[in-house]
Amino acid sequence: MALEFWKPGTTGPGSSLDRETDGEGFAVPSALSSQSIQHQRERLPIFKHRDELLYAIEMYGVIIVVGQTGCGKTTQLPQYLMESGWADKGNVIACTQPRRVAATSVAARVATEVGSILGDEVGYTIRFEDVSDKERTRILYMTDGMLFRETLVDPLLSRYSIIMVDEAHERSVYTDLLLGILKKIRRKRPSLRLIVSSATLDATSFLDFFTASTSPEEATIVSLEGRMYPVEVAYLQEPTPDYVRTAAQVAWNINLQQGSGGGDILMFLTGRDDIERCLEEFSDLMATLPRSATRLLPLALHAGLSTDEQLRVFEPAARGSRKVIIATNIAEASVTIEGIKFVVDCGFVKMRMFNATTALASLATVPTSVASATQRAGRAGRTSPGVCYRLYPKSAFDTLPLSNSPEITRTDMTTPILQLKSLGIDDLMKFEWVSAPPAESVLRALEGLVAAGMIGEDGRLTAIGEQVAECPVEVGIARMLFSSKELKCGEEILTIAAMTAIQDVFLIPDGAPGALAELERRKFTAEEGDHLTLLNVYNAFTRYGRSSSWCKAHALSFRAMSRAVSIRGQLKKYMQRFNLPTESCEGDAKRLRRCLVSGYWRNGARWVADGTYRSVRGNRTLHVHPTSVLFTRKPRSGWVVFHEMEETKKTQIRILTEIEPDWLVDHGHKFQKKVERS
Ligand SMILES: Nc1ncnc2c1ncn2[C@@H]1O[C@H](COP(=O)(O)OP(=O)(O)OP(=O)(O)O)[C@@H](O)[C@H]1O
Repeated sequence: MALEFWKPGTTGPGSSLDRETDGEGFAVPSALSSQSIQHQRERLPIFKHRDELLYAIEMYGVIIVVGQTGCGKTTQLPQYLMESGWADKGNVIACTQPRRVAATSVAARVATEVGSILGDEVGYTIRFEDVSDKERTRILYMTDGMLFRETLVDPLLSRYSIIMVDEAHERSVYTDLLLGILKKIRRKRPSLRLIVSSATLDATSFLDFFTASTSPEEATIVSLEGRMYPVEVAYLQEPTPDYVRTAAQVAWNINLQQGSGGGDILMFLTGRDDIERCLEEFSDLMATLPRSATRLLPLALHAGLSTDEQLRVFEPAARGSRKVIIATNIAEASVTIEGIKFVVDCGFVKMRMFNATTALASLATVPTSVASATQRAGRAGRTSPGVCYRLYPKSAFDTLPLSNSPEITRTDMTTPILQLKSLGIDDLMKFEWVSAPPAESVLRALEGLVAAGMIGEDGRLTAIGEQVAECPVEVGIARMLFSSKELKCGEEILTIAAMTAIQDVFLIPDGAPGALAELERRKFTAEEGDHLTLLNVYNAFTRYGRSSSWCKAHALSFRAMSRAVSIRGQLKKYMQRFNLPTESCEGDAKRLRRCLVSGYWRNGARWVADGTYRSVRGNRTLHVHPTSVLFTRKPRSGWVVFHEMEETKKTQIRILTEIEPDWLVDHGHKFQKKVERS
């Protein structure tokens, strides 16, 4: 188990640790938590830039703020702005984040600093969850997607005086779209101020974007000096063939070496599969933990968890135990988890990819970028000095790209383009993209939207397209909701839409890995596939009084099920607003499955004799995910539609339902004809 790390700047691999960041650290006494909040705030590196920042905001329309991770951008800037009057007279200060967990956790921290109840003066809004007050909230943290969606209702975003687009280096598709829209809004409403911020940002390219075709006085860069605490970086001497096992070993060794003192561990892996495997590694190791050693408390953190579950990782570990948080990159930026001293970074990330030729979206595991690695390391060193263990050699770090490619260049543009059209941006060529999406993916999106009847042959949105753009779900799912009117299955489709929006419905109970969950799953199994199985789960949950003990007995997550109930309630309001009936199909599974095809028309696949499938588009080899009820069984018709696809070592499809091939052909024909005519 002896893993060899070395630190750059030392005489060579294997030498003792150096302190590459020594000296540049910001000296803060270790008893930070006992100091008053005001005192803590004044000790943050950003504090000495307060006046400079406020001056720049008065003078310029757009300021680009770059400062080390943890220096105080996300938590402090909105407070400085509020203190200097930018939230007076009913104005709101918005701060966007690419990820839910950042928006919710930072809002909670800032509410504490301001002395407000969360949801009062300081609040947050994420999809399907609004913890803010229309009248009282002055600082609003939100996901970038939520603010973009708000432009559909209020195109000038008139309630905001300042919008801070944080973690802009991540270049999420909605960050990019927002920047384009905000530039446009500023032409019509110059009083709106913008802040674009990050620790790892190519500031000049953003400056160029905001000053192009405006004036040089439009934007400026403010660089913040100083970092919170030093973070040492260590690399593996040799690459590891299995980063999950190595990550578990590194955390295990840290725990043994550190004894009862010295901080928690945050580990970055790529996704749920890795996280589950790592949890298994820990449960194997636990048997060997010496009696005198500190207990290890492994906690998962990924996007499939509910907000409450995500926020659990922020609770302090009990005395005599050490948290090891096993996270995906959702914990990579903006997040402060108090007590984290060690970061273990596997060096990979799961990235959404879109193949415009086949119009198939998937997730692929790829090496991270320098920006990501820096952000990950920056999760230590926030409340004390820290160490980051990178599970790859320094030579591999030197070959990493500086930043991730913008999501807009590798994502399915169907939903974003529908939303842009709904904003009246009909000429996509004229839109000021920070990075333009590839022509091919724009074309595919337009074709898809025409085929789905959301864009007319004149290139404009149809009445349905207008309504779908407002629905907080993907175009395909929204289309199912609309098709359910004709197919008379609104009640069931609504449930399926809610159940596919959550993950982790089936739990793997402690001590019964997999087997019990599998048996329980079988009780709900519908032979038509996973969508109807999820429907059975939901219906049983409501029939048995939505109780947590019932969920426990059936290896289901009560939190996930409760979230599905809440999401269903919100989607139902959209259905009512659009006059869509929510009548039941009365057990007619055929109608229901036809309705599923209307949404998944691009995700068809055919069974082949070796047990795999071939995608209808692109003829790719697809493997069924082991959690599917169709994992061990050939569909009678030989055809399925699927909800999503993931690229690991092989391409896996999740949430499948058996269909008749001619239902797909129906859509195919419609698709062909429309494209020919358009
Ligand atoms: N929940 C918290 N508990 C304790 N300290 C916190 C908490 N949140 C923030 N802090 C302190 O405030 C500092 C500033 O955090 P903030 O998120 O504002 O930094 P940032 O500059 O936005 O960092 P990043 O670029 O990593 O997002 C942290 O380094 C930490 O010392």
